[in-house]
Amino acid sequence: MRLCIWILSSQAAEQSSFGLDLQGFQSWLTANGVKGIGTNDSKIALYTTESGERGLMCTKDVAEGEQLLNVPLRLGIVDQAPEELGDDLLEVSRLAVQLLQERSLGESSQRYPWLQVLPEEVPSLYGCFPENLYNALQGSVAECDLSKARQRAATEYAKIKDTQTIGDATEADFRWAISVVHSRAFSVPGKQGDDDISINMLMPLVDMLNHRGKECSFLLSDESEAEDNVRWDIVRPERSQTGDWEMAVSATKAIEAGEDAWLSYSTEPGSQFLLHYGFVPNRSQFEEGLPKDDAQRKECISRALEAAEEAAETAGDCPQHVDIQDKASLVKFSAGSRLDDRLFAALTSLSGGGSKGQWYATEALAKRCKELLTSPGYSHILEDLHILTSALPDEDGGYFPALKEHYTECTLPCSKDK
Ligand SMILES: C[S@@+](CC[C@H](N)C(=O)[O-])C[C@H]1O[C@@H](n2cnc3c(N)ncnc32)[C@H](O)[C@@H]1O
Repeated sequence: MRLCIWILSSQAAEQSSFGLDLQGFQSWLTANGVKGIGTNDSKIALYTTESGERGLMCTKDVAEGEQLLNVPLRLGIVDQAPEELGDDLLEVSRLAVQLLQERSLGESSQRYPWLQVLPEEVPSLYGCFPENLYNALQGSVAECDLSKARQRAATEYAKIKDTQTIGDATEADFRWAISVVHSRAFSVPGKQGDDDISINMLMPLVDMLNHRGKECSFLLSDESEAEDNVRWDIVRPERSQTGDWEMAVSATKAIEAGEDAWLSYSTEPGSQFLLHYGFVPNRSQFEEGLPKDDAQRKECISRALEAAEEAAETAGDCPQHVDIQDKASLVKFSAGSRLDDRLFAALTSLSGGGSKGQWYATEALAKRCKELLTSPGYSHILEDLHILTSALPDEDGGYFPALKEHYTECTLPCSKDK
């Protein structure tokens, strides 16, 4: 069940705590000059479901180009502390530190109602995930990314733990703040002198937009229809609705009442989405790449694999570079909710990949992939495989020993249903 905060009557609110924190958050927003939400003529509203999912949906029809929300930047946490915190820290850690500093103010923080609705446990691979999923990811690209991210955070925490910057916040608090930053921050391009820089910021309300986008494989350059319907821009005071520097959210296409507002977060590979956002996006645009007919679809994939095997056989066990122009179009996969990125790592390498379009196939690997794809238990992969483009192997064999030794299917949280 979805509950739209703007229609929640105070009587209903008294009867249930469902949505109460969001109601407090919304009152804080309107009291602090945010435009576009919380009034009768607003076209967008916060919603929450019983399971705790939140997002923004349009409550009235919206025309393309229409501005929906105007949020003054002063309400957010904008990374302004490079001098104070030093160049030594990564940008993401600097913002995390500023979030912890704000949180340590407790109820006296001006941003308290917003901090109250930040997730206590961030549902991302880096944040917190069910233990069995971590186990299932052993040896995968995502696991490797996760362990690098954890190491990086530990190194960053070591730099600040004995300073006064984060008071008595623990390493777990720091990791929470990092995962909030990764899943909710915005990066705004700017200039410092002649240098291009980016300014990271956490922004209330805009951080409630869920993702839908135009995913791009990098490996195969299919054009596809963008599925997001809003964008954000930074607006100067002289042109803004709030009279301040603001973040304005506007519709990039007409949106009907009842539809979610969707923002495209990025075109990062699925493993990065999983790491930072806790889900893997739909990549439905790739469906058109494969024939709908099951038999033809399998035929296509097996032709691609045969081509890969051929290349591997000629190469023996050494990586071989082959022009893949004529073969790349054969390897395309449809969207779904299941993923095995070890398998995908192998496929990516078989089909070429990276900007140079090379084969890195070995015979053993080609055979293994074929076995996996054609065994009955894995037929769903033909329908459900996601494209993970960062999955190229390291030169020394990378993830492949794990792939050859064992193979574990895992089901990942998928993007919200259409
Ligand atoms: C910027 S927040 C968006 C607001 C968030 N839904 C909330 O309740 O606070 C990003 C998080 O929302 C969730 N999310 C966003 N888009 C999603 C999608 N398309 N499918 C599944 N989860 C999504 C993920 O948990 C992600 O880490």
